[in-house]
Amino acid sequence: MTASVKKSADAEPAYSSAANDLRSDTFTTPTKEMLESVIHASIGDAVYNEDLDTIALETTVARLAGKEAGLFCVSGTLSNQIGLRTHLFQPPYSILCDYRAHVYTHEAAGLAILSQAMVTPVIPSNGDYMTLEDIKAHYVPDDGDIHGAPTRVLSLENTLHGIVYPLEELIRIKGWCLDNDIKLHCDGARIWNAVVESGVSLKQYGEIFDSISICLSKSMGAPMGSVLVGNSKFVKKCNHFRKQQGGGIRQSGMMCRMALCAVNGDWKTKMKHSHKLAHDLADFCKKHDIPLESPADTNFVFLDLQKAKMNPDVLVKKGLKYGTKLMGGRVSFHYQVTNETLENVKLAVLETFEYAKEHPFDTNGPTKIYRSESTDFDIHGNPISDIKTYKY
Ligand SMILES: Cc1ncc(COP(=O)(O)O)c(C=O)c1O
Ligand SMILES: C[C@@H](O)[C@H](N)C(=O)O
Repeated sequence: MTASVKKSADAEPAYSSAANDLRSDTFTTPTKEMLESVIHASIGDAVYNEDLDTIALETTVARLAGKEAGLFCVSGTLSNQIGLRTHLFQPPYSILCDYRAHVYTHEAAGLAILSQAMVTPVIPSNGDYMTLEDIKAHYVPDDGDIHGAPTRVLSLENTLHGIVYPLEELIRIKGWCLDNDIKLHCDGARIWNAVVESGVSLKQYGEIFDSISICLSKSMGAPMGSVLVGNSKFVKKCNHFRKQQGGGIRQSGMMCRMALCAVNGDWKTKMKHSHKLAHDLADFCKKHDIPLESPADTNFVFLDLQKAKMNPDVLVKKGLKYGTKLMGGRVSFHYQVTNETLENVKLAVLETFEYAKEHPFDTNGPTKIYRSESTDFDIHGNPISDIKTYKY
């Protein structure tokens, strides 16, 4: 099936904005309001806790989460790593998480290296999110058995692969953690999405989790950063580990001022827009029997490439053919994505699905969730000549 690319007359050329970028919500670009706010940013040294906009962001986000304190981190990775490290005391110890968790799969073995922690990755029995039963079946009890590394922290992600963690399950897990003296951390890279889709407030999540890494650089659209929230004693120690790991930056007010534009802005509308687009694509896939890997609760649509025998490289090329940027089976929506891009990515996905019927692709080894190098050849080494290739 081929169709003409739908582009508005004033469409910006590809690669000049995030309007056509579905690779990740990390590609959101700062708004004019954010950039103009920088000129008014405070310029204190944040290492000495003297930067007013940094303090404003930390206290604002902590208050929203109902926590005593917050710490600005330049990335979600740093925020997760120092948060988890701070919950850990005397090795040997372990952290239990979902086998897809970013802290396990995409933070460069930070838990092993920076925290000397063993990780227990768990495949949820329901295929979507870990239940308390999954956790009980895999955690390492602190029962004196010298063979084990007791579970000290449970690290959950909300959303995980775009899936909203059911509140009642979180409450069950929290009760068990309290009974077993296990800390509960949330990788909240997309917690704002979870809040909007579930109706659960950030404060309610704050009552459940001992710490939350709250990202500002994904669907919120700030250029960088996260705020790690928890009680004052915890955040004070996090600050120590942040300095140790080189995260004690100086005039962070400029970044925090831009992030405050997002936090004080209408972020709920932003999230709803991206969820609407994702739900629309998910419905389209359902209509065309294109399998999905997980429910499209929020801003992500995870195509089940293996089940559909779809080649991620072909998908990337088809995406580019229709003026959209993809990098694999995860189609990531955010508030800057346009309806035109949605219609174009539908064409790309459907054409890839049809192409797979004639050219089935079997993933040889683990599918990279986030990254697929677009290639010029299919698995038989034949050139994929009918699709123009860009390198980006
Ligand atoms: C679920 C999740 N957690 C944490 C991170 C890390 O955030 P950052 O890229 O700012 O280090 C990401 C990636 O952006 C993510 O997708
Ligand atoms: C690639 C990964 O680290 C990033 N957090 C994303 O979701 O795109």
